[in-house]
Amino acid sequence: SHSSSLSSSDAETISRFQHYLQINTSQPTPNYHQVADFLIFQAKSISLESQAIEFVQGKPFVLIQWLGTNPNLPSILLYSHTDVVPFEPEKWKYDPFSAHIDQNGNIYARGSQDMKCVGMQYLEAVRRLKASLFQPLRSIYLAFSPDEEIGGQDGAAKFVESEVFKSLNIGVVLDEGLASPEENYRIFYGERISRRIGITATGEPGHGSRLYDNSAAENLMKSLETIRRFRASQFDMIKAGLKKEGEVVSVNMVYSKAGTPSPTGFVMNVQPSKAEAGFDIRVPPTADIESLERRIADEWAPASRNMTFQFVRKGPVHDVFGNPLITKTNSSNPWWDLLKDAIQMAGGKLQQPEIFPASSDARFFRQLGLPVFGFSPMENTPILLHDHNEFLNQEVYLKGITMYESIIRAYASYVEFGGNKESKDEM
Ligand SMILES: CSCC[C@H](NC=O)C(=O)O
Ligand SMILES: [Zn+2]
Ligand SMILES: [Zn+2]
Repeated sequence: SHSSSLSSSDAETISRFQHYLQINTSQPTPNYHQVADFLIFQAKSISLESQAIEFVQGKPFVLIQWLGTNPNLPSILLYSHTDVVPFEPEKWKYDPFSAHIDQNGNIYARGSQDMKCVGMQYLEAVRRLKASLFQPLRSIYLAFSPDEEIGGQDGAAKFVESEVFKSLNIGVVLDEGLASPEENYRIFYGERISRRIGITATGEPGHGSRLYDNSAAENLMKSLETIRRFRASQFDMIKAGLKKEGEVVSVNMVYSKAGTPSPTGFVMNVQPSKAEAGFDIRVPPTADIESLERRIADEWAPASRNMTFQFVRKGPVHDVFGNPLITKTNSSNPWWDLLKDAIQMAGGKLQQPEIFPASSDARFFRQLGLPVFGFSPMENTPILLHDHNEFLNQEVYLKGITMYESIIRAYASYVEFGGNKESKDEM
């Protein structure tokens, strides 16, 4: 199934996706202005108002609006980010910004899965709903945000603090998920909390031949052993099928630093007086993060071993109401029932809802207590985000648009708020 087998309207849809993919928005120098122009052009082509807001100069945030017939009801936010991660050109079969389509209909591009697909699918779904003369009751907003891949401080974080955001009166948010290698889509109701630490050991320097206690490197190595054992205990639960990726604590060493540089590399016969290592730690949103912090202080970097540790930018673990950062996936949350039913009605099948193993901008909305679902409709697709040769099949992409048509229709038509089942069933 390659492009020649597509209807002319599907071929145009794929070609618009290719145009979006062809804009190089890779960090650290994304071409944000070109992307903003492209999105505003797309909005105009379906007669929607849009604006590019520079909360931070040079980093436009594009907001597209489809007003509902009752704009007083809480609105729907269809959220995506426009930046993509860097790439290693020599590792790719095709130029990562060519959006080349191979004979299987696979579209190769950085961002094809993460997450230009979703942003463009929202737009295509809205395009079709408008063409069918559908009238939303609730207002729908499409947000295209910068800088998700580098932490969202100049993107989502600025947006949620803005007056514009307050004026939108958002009731529910859709954000990204992950591809599913199986037939059923994956869906995410929360994400792990990111904790990054650096641990440092200090000790007396000495001759490289001497065995003595409390050298910096020896003390750091004890920590590495302990951390490695903890890591294995978490990973074993996944390997045994007892837990999913998002349900355990991950800890991975991301740098190590010690030694005295010399013209030929490092001085080899002096034991260093300082040794450091950095870790990327991810904690499930319902885990006891304080007990992990105690473990770090007592076992990973104990003062008794001349060790210190520091966290890098610690985000909150609860929302503004003091609740864990998770979205309810039971019938107490009408947005969950609507989403589940809308996907099913469009012929999609869902796996059990999961915790997203990494971070996305969803956390900024969950911190406000808003319900957020992470969903990227990619079934029978290998998980290639941040990987070489990222691709998405064109048929999978097109099917995803029909999912969003169904979801937007259901969300934008939802009358009741607060789970009056009877009135919902009458609709
Ligand atoms: C904690 S902010 C960094 C966000 C980043 N998101 C995508 O990969 C991540 O490392 O998960
Ligand atoms: Zn992403
Ligand atoms: Zn990413």
